[in-house]
Parts: sequence; C-alpha cells; structure tokens
Amino acid sequence: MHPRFTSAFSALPLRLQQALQPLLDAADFHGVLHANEVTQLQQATGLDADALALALLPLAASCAIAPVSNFNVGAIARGISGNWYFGANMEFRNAPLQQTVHAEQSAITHAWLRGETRLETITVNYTPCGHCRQFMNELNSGTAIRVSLPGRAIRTLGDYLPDAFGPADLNIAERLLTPVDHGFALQGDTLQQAAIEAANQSHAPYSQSYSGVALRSRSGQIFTGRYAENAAFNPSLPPLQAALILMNMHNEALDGIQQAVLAECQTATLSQRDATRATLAALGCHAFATETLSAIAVK
Ligand SMILES: O=c1ccn([C@H]2C[C@H](O)[C@@H](CO)O2)c(=O)[nH]1
Ligand SMILES: [Zn+2]
Repeated sequence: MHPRFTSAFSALPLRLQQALQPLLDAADFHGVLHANEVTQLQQATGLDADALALALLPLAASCAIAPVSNFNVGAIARGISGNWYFGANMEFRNAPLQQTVHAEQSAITHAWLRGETRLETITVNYTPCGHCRQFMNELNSGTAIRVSLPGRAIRTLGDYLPDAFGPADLNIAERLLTPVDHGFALQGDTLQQAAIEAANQSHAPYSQSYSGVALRSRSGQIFTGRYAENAAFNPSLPPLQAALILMNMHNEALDGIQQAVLAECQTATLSQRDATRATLAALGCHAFATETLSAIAVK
C-alpha cells in the first residue's frame, strides 16, 4: 500500500485491516471503494455502511496535504452508484489561503470527476465549516444529503445549513453533479483536448465562464479538473484545484506537474488564467506556457 496509509491502517480494527489490505495493496487503488468492495468490507467486519465509513476516515485523512495547519481532514463521499470516494484537505505553500481545498470539496469533486451523478451521504472527521456547507448546497441532492460525523447522530445538510442561500435564489436550475455538456469542439493535442472536455463538463451557471484544466504528471498520466461554481461565488472551486484533487488521490506528488493546460473562452466574463498560473508556479510548475495556456475552446 502507499506509505501514506501505513500508520492509519495499523490503527484500524484487525478485521477491517485484513479485509482492506488486498484493496489497498492493489496498484490501482486510487481512493475509491467500489460498491462490491464496500459490501465485502461490511460482510467481513459486520459494520453497517455508516459505521464502516467512519472507521475508514483515518485513511482518507492520510491523504491530506496540510503544510500550513498540520490539520488533516478526511472525508468520504458516498454516491448513488454505491461507490465511495475519499477526499482530504490540500494546502499550498507560497499561495494565498483562498487556494486551499477542503476535505469535503475534495471528496465531492473526486466523486464528480469519476462520473458519480448524485451523492447520498458525506462522512467527515470534523464538523463541516460554513464554506463546505455552502459548497454542498450546490449539489443536486440539495439539503437532503446526509452528513455523518464521529460521535454525532446523522443529520442532513438542511440541519447544518438552516435558512440556506442557494442556486434557486439566483433562479438557477442547474445543480452540481448533474451531467452537462457545453458542446465545445475538441481540438489540439491530447492534453488540450482533455482540458476542453473538462470545460465541457464544468458547472458555471452563474457566469457561463466554463473552464477545465488538464495536467500531465511526472508519470505521464493526464489528470483533468472541471470548474465548479457556487451560488455564493467565493466557495467556487477552480478547475486547477479539481485536477489536483484527482492527482492527489492517484498518489501523484503535486510538485511533479510536467505540463498544464487551461481551457476557457477568450470572451468569457471570468478568467481562471492568472490564478491558475500563480498556483501552478507555487507548485513549481512553469510549463503553463503561452502556447499551451489558452487552449481556446471553440463552440
Ligand atoms: O470543514 C472543514 C474545515 C477545515 N478544513 C481544512 C481546511 C484547512 O486545510 C484546514 C484548517 O482550516 O482544515 C476542511 O478540510 N474542512
Ligand atoms: Zn470546510
């Protein structure tokens, strides 16, 4: 298993360790537990789904990158497919705190990028902050998503976010996780096409400034991220952060990005370009060159 899991793994109940070991040892373990694996783990441990997710939280929290706070937050998003997705907070040295990714955003975006279309429950090791509650209120599950925390009764987002402000207040019907295709033509090389494809699936109903990012990692793999806007604007997740979430879940070091492409419309109201370049530079990636910078998606 990846070394970041070993310490948390060794503190898990023995039966859970035994059932988990082959899954974590698989070379293709990328922070997802498929529905059949979840069932298998429940059978082996006798835990119900909620208790199992709580027991697994220390593993998700092991994926945290928190050089500023040293505060590791782990989350598990549970989709209607039955698949579970790990998430963890990510902080970036030499960048503003605003670039931080919260564990809940990580787990939700992880699920979204892997094609999950609705979430039922999110399990987190700390009470979700206001920013995360607002981020979750963008989901197509609305305030019904179940929120499970250690030592607390399960409640819904509605309980944690009463009198919520959300997309409906701006007369927006689109919701996060409902599949969309903005129809921009794919063009350019593989990385550019991946970025455009991500922009096509981005959630930007407030600005229509669709955007996507594609990163080529040290191992040569491509990771894409979609922009996820929020009705309250500030909790929006930039496309670079989404791609970094996937990269982190794939055990790839964030400081090993070889090349990055941002796809966005030149005529859009908003631009991710400068913020993306700055955060990439903070990660030591300067291959956000002008020629690859603006893989302009053409409708
Ligand atoms: O709901 C929360 C609250 C905080 N954090 C992270 C953000 C930051 O990295 C650290 C300190 O706030 O904890 C989360 O991931 N989720
Ligand atoms: Zn938060």
